[in-house]
Amino acid sequence: MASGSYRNGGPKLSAKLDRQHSAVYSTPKASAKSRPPATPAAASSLRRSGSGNPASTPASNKGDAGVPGRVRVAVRLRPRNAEELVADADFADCVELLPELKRLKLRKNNWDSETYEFDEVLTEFASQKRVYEVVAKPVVESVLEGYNGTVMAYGQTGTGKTFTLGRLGEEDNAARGIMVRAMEDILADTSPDTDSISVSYLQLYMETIQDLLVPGNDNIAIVEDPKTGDVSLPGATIVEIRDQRNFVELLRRGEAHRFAANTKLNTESSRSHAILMVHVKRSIKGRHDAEPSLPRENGNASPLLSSLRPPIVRKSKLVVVDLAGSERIDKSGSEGHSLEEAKSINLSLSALGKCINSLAENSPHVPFRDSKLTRLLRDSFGGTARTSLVVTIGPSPRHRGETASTVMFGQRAMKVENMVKLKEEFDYKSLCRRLDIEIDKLIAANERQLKDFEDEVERIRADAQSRIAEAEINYMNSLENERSKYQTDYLESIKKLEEKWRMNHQSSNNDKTRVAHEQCLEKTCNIEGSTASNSEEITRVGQLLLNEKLLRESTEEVNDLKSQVLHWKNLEASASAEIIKLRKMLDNEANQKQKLEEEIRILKGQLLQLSVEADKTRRSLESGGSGKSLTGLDSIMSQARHSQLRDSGNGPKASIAKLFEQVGLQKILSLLESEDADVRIHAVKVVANLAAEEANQEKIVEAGGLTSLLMLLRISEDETIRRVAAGAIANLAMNETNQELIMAQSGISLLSMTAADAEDPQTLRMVAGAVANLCGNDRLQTRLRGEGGIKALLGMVRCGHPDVLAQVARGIANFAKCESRASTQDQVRCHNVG
Ligand SMILES: Nc1ncnc2c1ncn2[C@@H]1O[C@H](COP(=O)(O)OP(=O)(O)OP(=O)(O)O)[C@@H](O)[C@H]1O
Repeated sequence: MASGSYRNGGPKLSAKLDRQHSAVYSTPKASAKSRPPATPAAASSLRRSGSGNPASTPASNKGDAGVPGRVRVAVRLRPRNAEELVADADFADCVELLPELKRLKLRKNNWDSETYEFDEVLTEFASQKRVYEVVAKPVVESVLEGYNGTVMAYGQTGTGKTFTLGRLGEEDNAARGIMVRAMEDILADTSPDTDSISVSYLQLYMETIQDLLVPGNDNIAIVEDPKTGDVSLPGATIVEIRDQRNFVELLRRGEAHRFAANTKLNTESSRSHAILMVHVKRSIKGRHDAEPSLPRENGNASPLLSSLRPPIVRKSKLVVVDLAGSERIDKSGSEGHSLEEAKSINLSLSALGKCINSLAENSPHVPFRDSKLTRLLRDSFGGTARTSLVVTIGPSPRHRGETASTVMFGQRAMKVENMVKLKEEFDYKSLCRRLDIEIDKLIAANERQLKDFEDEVERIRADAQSRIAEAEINYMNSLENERSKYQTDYLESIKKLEEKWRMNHQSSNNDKTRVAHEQCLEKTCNIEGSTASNSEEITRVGQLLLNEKLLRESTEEVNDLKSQVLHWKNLEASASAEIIKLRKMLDNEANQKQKLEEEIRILKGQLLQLSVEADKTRRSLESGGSGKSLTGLDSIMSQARHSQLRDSGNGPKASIAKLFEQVGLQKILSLLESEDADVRIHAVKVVANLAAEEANQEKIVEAGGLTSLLMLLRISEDETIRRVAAGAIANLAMNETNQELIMAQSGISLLSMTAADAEDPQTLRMVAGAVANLCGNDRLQTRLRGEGGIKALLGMVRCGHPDVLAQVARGIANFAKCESRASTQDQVRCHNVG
């Protein structure tokens, strides 16, 4: 290649790199595009709840593909060492650096060189501070935001990898390497109250992983999660870091256990790859507080439901890898055990090189499994981490070949694209703690309520008893008063009658004497014989009169008494009615008490169940599994999340069907309008899952699900929601009746609008799938053309993603079929008419 030519394509490449650079170090942000609101109220509520970062919700992240982030590569030149100053005194360096152009010229000879472009070019004068800021700081910042990150040094032995990464700088603060500076930044940005920082420090020596913190632990296994591909080392010691001093002490301890040797090329050559893993766990504060509402049951926010929402934690990992140096065995003069070491180092580095090559060339197979080093670095190259690589080179023309090979390694690594992803998860442990407290509180509140209720029942019972006793006493007193009054009246009446009788008797006697006297005077002799019989007659008549009168008075008194008795009977009846009423009240109270006791019993059962489930979840989490179902509405969310996570099989379908049965379609659809962005996302995912089953489609449309999904396309600002809604619409659009309904509800313009705003190819795939289904309906052809459906479908070709192109092709094929059918029919019609 001619002098001055660029291997990577010169200025054109530079522009590309700039774009990639910004992509690598920009945090994914929610799209802030505004859409025309359907109704002012709905729009305002959605905007409010959608103001958080939707890309950072745990479920959405698990479902999302991540953000592209190219591996960033810097080259660092070591100054000449004492030996080189002497041996190479008459020769120029094999490289020339052009830091302002970010280029490196590799001299072939005095008249020919090749130029390479890197993300950063660090000269022999670059300070450790600058190297940290350029190479590692962006990765550290990204780790603090929740992304995994890797900083790695690669280069020929003795070129300054350990110098760059591992210097402790105790004697000279300015000499601190990347490991020390990274931890300083991490500790400064985190709080021990809410966050936790812990480290593992390991070395990979001759294909064996050894713990540098506990050297006896020398055969640590690599465990790969078959689902997520996450790599972990469960056997490694993890030490919580509280302060910088404590960390530096750990590094020193680890460094002392690292295999090193005095080789021809480096007096302190590292013979193992050192791997420092910094685990950062941060609580996402205020996320739930900021959310406007929680699921409501019967219009009331349940405190239990709100306490069931687990807090969110971001877990990220910074991996700093100080590779052992590659060496040419003929130059290093290794032999015996050193030779074996060197071979093992070269073997693992060559495995790493093969993986980088495969990734750079987009090969379908990347041989990660060829060595432990590549298995460990799987997430760093082609995975989800932000990766920054510093390639270290020496200036000596004697090592030009090794320098060229290092430079080429860096160049290829620059072509590797990672998909950086946020790792958020629910903190079930702290949820369990919170639930325990909540359960205790509820139990105490229930006990208090029960006691208050029992006291109230007791008070009502005592009150009723005293009122009954009072009524009985009043009744008895009244009865007694009436009885004595009646007796007095009766005695007085008898007295009066006796008096009358005496008076009558007396006047009768007087009359009798007077008559006898007159008769004596008028008829002296004859009258004497009849006197006795007259007197008897008068007495008898008087007696009869008296009896009659007594009888009449007695009858009156009896009637009087009867009416009094009736009055008292009435009184007694109303007192009995009062008593019955009070008894009823008592019975009601007792029933209510029984019901409340029953409710409390059920509540206690539920609480117990929750506590058991929470324990189960915690245990399954601790053992590496995923949490199982919770109760109520969170169960929908939880199950929806699980269904996102599971690969295939009947599990998700069964759980969604169960959900459908338990919760009811209306309830699920109503959640599409929830103010809570999380709930909306999970609800639309559940609806999409249901819509995938043909058996559910009619029910969903009948219940207004299609209208709700179209509404989400219209008003939602969250692309995940729009993507899932478009997917659900695509499923519903498989049926002819639904296709016409979609068209009738302006579905085609909403789908076109969604396609125009989409950034994620998967969204375009869903929209294209829906439009493709509509294209298969003969009756919709004219409208599809007229309302811009075909234009939108063709517009999606710009994305270039094969999945999208496949859907577009299907749609066009459907459309063409319909068109050709229509034209055949036209011809037949013309023919018939002709
Ligand atoms: N940028 C630099 N400025 C000054 N001295 C440096 C620089 N880089 C490396 N050195 C010195 O070069 C020597 C070799 O460095 P170092 O041990 O870091 O190399 P290495 O790449 O880690 O080697 P190996 O792969 O054999 O472990 C050390 O004495 C170190 O102090």
